[in-house]
Amino acid sequence: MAFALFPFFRLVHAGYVMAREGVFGLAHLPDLPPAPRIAIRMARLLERRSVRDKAADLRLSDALNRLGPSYVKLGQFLATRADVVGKEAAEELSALQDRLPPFKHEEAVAAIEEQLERRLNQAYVEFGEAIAAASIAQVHPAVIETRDGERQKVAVKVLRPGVARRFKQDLDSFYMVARLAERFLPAARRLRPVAIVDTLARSVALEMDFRLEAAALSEMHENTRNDPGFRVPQVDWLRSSKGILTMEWIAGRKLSDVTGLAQDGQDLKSLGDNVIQSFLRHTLRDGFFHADMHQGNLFAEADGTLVAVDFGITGRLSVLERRFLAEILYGFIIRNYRRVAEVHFEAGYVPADQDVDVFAQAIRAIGEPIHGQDASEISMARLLTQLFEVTELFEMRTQPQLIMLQKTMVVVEGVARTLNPHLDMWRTADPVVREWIEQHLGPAGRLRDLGAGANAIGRLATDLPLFVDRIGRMSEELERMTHKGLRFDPETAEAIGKAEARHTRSGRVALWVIAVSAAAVAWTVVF
Ligand SMILES: Nc1ncnc2c1ncn2[C@@H]1O[C@H](COP(=O)(O)OP(=O)(O)OP(=O)(O)O)[C@@H](O)[C@H]1O
Repeated sequence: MAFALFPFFRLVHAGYVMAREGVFGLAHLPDLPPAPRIAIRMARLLERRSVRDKAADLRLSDALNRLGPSYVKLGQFLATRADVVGKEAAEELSALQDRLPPFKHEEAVAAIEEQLERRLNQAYVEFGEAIAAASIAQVHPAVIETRDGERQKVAVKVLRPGVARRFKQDLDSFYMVARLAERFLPAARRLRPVAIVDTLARSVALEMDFRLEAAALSEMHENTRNDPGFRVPQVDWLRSSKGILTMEWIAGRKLSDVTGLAQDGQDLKSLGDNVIQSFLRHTLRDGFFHADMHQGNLFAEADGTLVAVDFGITGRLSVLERRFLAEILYGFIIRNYRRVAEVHFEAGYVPADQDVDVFAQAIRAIGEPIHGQDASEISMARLLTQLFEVTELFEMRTQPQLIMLQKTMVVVEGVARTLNPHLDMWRTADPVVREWIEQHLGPAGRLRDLGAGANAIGRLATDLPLFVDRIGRMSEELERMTHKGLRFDPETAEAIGKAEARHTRSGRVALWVIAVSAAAVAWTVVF
């Protein structure tokens, strides 16, 4: 019995800590029914005096850090779910600083010896104090001796001892709240709280297994081995396990230190371009991207090479998802808001009983203001954010990978703009767009793309000969349109619109191909 009540006691404790840190003071009381309103007023009596002057995000962040790793992860996870916690809370949670005190050096050594099954000095010739500590792990500098007898500096990421057990216990409490909410709060049922906790449980389980992070590093290394100016640290598989990750030490400067970068003589503008272009290549070309690309996880080496660390969270986009996004952005460019609305229905993301015209009207409200702006002022991250806010109103089923992309886009664009406040997304994206066009529409890419297209659009399979016939012309069309860089302006809209109309007459497949291809171009330009 006492055991069964354990999650309940943990929740009471969590409520107490939140009350002390002033989290309940952030609730907007007039929106709440009487019972919770009274409960919150009572909880606020426990508030520490010193928290009254604290900013909202700091109160939340301090409370979650005090409650430990599981709550920090829950906070970070809910930051990506504005549909659940509301836009403001999601923004506050996005600013959550993951700062936990480091655990003891001896504990790190014990974990390494147990997991690598050898003495510390057999694995590393030197092993230093932790240089960074976060909710799940901390990182130590160390030195290894390679097979050739050379000394090489490495970074050793050690999982926080007991974090898996602690997380499991806290999950029991989260499940308890989710089940109660699903049972007694009809409004919460639609958000499927139990499924949310399931997703959190899965994603943290993956993040706590460093073999997966090592595999992500290795996959990214393979994908980017020929890319200019971008790399990831090499994994030392012999000194890695589920809770230990040993990798090459990165000696560069973090992108968070903009003053330092300028003093180093770095070209901040080209560094900003590099951030955007690298992210676009990973997303568009590989469909595999770093989903936690904040400035603390990016380093610039002396020659301007960008190095990304911390691959605990990554995102994947299928060919179809990439094309879905492409079509949407294409629709925005040519101001065909009805088409933007339709693709949501065609993809099955929005329930069929929603009204496509009203949906198109809501999308127009996002698109029209953009057409009046200068290209350098348009934030694609913001466009996507607004779009997803609208789609929520039309009960679009949550697409976790797309939301992850949009959230990462916000961060990536923010990092690039910190380095170069005058960043022009369009110009920056242009070379990556070209590369993508060549790969998908050039001679080498045609056959492969045809295969992917055939799988993806089975409904059009019978029209494939037509598809083959048209694709060459489309390639030229796109090349012409993007020759001077695709622009988000009336001229471009008109040019693509005309091309679309011409090909509509020539058949549906041609239209589809132009739409998707141009949209893909547009999408890449934008990102
Ligand atoms: N290969 C490396 N070389 C040098 N420093 C590194 C390396 N890997 C990680 N670090 C340092 O350790 C810090 C924490 O690493 P990492 O981000 O992987 O851990 P984390 O526990 O996932 O932290 P968080 O999620 O808060 O970013 C990094 O911000 C960086 O300062």
